[in-house]
Amino acid sequence: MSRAGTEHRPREGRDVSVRGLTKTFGSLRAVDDLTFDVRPGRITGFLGPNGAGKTTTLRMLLGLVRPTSGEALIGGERYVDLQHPIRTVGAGLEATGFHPGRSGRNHLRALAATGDIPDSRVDELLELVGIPAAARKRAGGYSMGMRQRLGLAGALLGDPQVLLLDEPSNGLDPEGIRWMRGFLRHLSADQGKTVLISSHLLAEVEQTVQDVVIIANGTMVRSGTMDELHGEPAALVRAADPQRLAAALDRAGIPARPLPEKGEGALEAASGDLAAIGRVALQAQVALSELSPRRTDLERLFLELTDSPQHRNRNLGDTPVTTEGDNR
Ligand SMILES: Nc1ncnc2c1ncn2[C@@H]1O[C@H](COP(=O)(O)OP(=O)(O)OP(=O)(O)O)[C@@H](O)[C@H]1O
Repeated sequence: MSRAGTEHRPREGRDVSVRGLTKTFGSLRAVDDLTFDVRPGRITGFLGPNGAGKTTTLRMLLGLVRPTSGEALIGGERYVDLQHPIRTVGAGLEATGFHPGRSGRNHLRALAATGDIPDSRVDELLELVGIPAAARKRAGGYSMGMRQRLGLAGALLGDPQVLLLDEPSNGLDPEGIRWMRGFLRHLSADQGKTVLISSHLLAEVEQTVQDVVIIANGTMVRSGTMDELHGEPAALVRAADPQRLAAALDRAGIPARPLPEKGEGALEAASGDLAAIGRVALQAQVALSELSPRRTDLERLFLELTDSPQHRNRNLGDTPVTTEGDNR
């Protein structure tokens, strides 16, 4: 994924590209001039609080909602123009769209039939997502975790290059979350798929995604890599003589500044190399009582980005939801 405004060139037809995408429902701008790319071989987190416009954006990418303006492209094409949609993009929009009386297996078989995909692929996928036995039972009795796995199997039926998944970890237990993370990593890193997952919690996807697109009230508030979000590495150092240590660190080419909010003797050193900081302290003969990596508090950053007065969700509950809603 690259920053807004960069020129888009389809790479092997696997990019997701959103350009100036806007959707209004009556007077509500649910999605407001969004621009971003999603890169193949990586997992991108599409993040924002409830009502930020994530689902509407995914629905526009999947041709389920018509944009008011702008473009939502998969491999350089609109969904409606794709020659083999099920083989190009797999979607997991919600884990509830199953006929409750139908077995998971039959649900997938029905989907497979629409894309000319053999039943053998269904069984292969049920195995892959870990529900081969449960798949013979009625989907109505599935746990949320099983529904998520079934939804993922459905998205993968046509072995598409692009996966768009709405809150795929929702309702999973810790073991399920670990499994999902590993599986999505495998699909992106080993198979080169382009994976976009939405979530309203950065913490939930922090360990899964490499890139992020963060939106609030339909507009982009930040995009980049997780490393960029974390910022430059730094260390928290607590010293008996912080002034002396700061001077020594400075001489060693590691700028340091006092961190009064962290209590007495606390410094922030602009390096993640704890061993180097320890050596400087030893040479300067300053006793340390704490030396630890200082990481950006992502949860706080996420809140700051999305909960500022201009981005605080003004949409929830104040606009009637239209039944068709899609202006198609
Ligand atoms: N069909 C519709 N008609 C009217 N308003 C709609 C419609 N669909 C979505 N909205 C509104 O658009 C805004 C964005 O909704 P959307 O579902 O895209 O957000 P979201 O980021 O996916 O939120 P969540 O995490 O709660 O699913 C919300 O205010 C929602 O009420």
